[in-house]
Amino acid sequence: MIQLDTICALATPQGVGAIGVLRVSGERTFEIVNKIFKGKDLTKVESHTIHFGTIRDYTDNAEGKIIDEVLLSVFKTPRSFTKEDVIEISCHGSDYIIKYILKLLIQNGCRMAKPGEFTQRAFLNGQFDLVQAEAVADLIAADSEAAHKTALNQMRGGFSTQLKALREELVHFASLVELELDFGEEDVEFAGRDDLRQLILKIQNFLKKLIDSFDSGNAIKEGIPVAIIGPPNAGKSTLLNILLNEDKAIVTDIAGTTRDVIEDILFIGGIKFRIIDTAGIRETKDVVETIGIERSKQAMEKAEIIILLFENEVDQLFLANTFADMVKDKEVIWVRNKIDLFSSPPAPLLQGEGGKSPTEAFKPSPPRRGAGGEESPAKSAFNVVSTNLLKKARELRRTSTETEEILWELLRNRQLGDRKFRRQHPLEDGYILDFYCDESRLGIEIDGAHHHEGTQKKYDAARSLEIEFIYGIKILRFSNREVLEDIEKVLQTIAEHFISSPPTPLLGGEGSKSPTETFKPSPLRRGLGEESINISAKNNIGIEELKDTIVAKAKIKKQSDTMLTNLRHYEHLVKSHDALEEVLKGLALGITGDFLAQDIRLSLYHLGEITGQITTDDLLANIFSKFCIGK
Ligand SMILES: Nc1nc2c(ncn2[C@@H]2O[C@H](COP(=O)(O)OP(=O)(O)OP(=O)(O)O)[C@@H](O)[C@H]2O)c(=O)[nH]1
Ligand SMILES: [Mg+2]
Repeated sequence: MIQLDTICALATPQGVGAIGVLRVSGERTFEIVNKIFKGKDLTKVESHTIHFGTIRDYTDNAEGKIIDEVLLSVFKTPRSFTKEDVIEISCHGSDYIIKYILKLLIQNGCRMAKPGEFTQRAFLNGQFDLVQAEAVADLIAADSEAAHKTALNQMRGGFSTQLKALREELVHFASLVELELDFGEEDVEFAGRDDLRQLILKIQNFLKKLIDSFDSGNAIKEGIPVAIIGPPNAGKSTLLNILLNEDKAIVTDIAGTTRDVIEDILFIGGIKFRIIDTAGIRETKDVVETIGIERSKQAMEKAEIIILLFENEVDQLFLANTFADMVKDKEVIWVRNKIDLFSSPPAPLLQGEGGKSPTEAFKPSPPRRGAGGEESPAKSAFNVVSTNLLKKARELRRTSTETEEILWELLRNRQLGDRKFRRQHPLEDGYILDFYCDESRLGIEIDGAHHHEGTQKKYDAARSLEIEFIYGIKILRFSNREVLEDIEKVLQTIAEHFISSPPTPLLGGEGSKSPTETFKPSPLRRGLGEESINISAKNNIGIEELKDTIVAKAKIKKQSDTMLTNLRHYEHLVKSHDALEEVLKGLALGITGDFLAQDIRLSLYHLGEITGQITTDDLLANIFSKFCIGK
């Protein structure tokens, strides 16, 4: 063991408290503390015992001036944290007493410890490796259950035990390769190349898992970023405020209020989150707002969980369209805000049915993911619909418009491309399609004059997208005028959308393709993967459910206990992995041992730096200076 001078420090926080604990560690611990302690002779007591007595100042008083009554905990080398002789003095937590005792310790031969010096000694004396030592700091800093769990796991050996074992194996190979070099010309091979390749692949596999865990590991330490994204005025800032339970962000009814990213820490279910409010996303010429929107997108990229907040289907589809690609590898929560405004469902988008509660009505995006995360088939166009809707469809058939009649006459009885069309076909979610061909998953809508006006047009487009998303049905829209003036062109356009041979049945029977094969999902479908949560941020409705969902999403992300949280480790792991990649390339090219050895050594160096098997004084000083004094 390396013997160093004896150090002392306050181990408990500065300031007044019931008790304060001073720690003394080093070769002269017992001798020094004996000089200021009246009680048992400390050189004669057993390790791991506690002793009552008084601390006295003998400077100008042979009897000793009593400073405090204390308890001493005794740990003899090597059975202590630092592996040196250690005494912990528990005194009364007064600033005056603590400073006095420290002064006495120093007068009698101790030195004040530097930050992290106790832990550094523990490391230098082989109590644990560098990863474990660093985890001590993380453990002290851990402010959530998840961070605590990760730090504790690392402190107790975590990945470093396994890393060291793999490194040993590699050291063994490295020495065999180096041995070959000694034999120079003789062309001997001590290190089996196949075995070496296997070992490298095994190590790389292990390193890769750790490297990949860094983002999540770091997120646990710093807080998992959750970005609230949505159009202006969706209520993003209101949601942030209610989640944080404080008025952090400005809320107004002016669209474009939030211009910059605002964030704060929130603990839910023992997990630390960083909730991020962003500027509403829309087309704008305002320079400041544009910058804000750019930042929203950046926040979104960095976030692990994304809350897509919307007020109505049009906004929801806008979000799905705009962000489908950006949210691919994120956990997405769809949230509909302002449900307090709706006592009945918002009418225009859903043709037909009325009377549903907001929650029932707002299920535009049913779950569509299979167990493996893959997309399941689009919804059947023949699911049972309510009697109300059937009645409505029948009614529409009876009262069909002139243009509908014209088209129907040309589509019925498989006249066009031998495809079977139905008219006024009801879908489960309340839509009624003017015409529908199941073989080609094609819907046709004839729009009256008012459909060309702004808002209605927007609704129509949204509705088409939604049907496409839910049912995989392509919607073609024609105006009354198109039908009346150029029916040939209308028929031609329809025919162009027939899916070519073989025609595709959806409900068993005629063909063999599944709906997913014929329906190429638009990126939109991927975004709209799950059911939305209904809330009112302003009235605190549905917020608990949202919180539960955030926690559940966080748990999907964090599965492993062994997670990398330290940037220093991350960098060395990446470099080590890269060096091994070079070895693999070298092996493939059959290069000579001396070149292989060089890359193996480089990889070993980086692995050694992580666990502390290879260290420099600078590195240690840097790591331990981040600790608090007394640790
Ligand atoms: N009725 C109702 N109004 C709400 C609700 N949540 C927010 N609002 C109102 O919607 C308006 C916009 O809210 P904000 O929180 O500023 O919206 P934002 O999404 O942050 O808007 P920008 O920052 O402009 O992008 C405000 O007038 C809020 O009071 C809700 O649940 N119900
Ligand atoms: Mg805002």
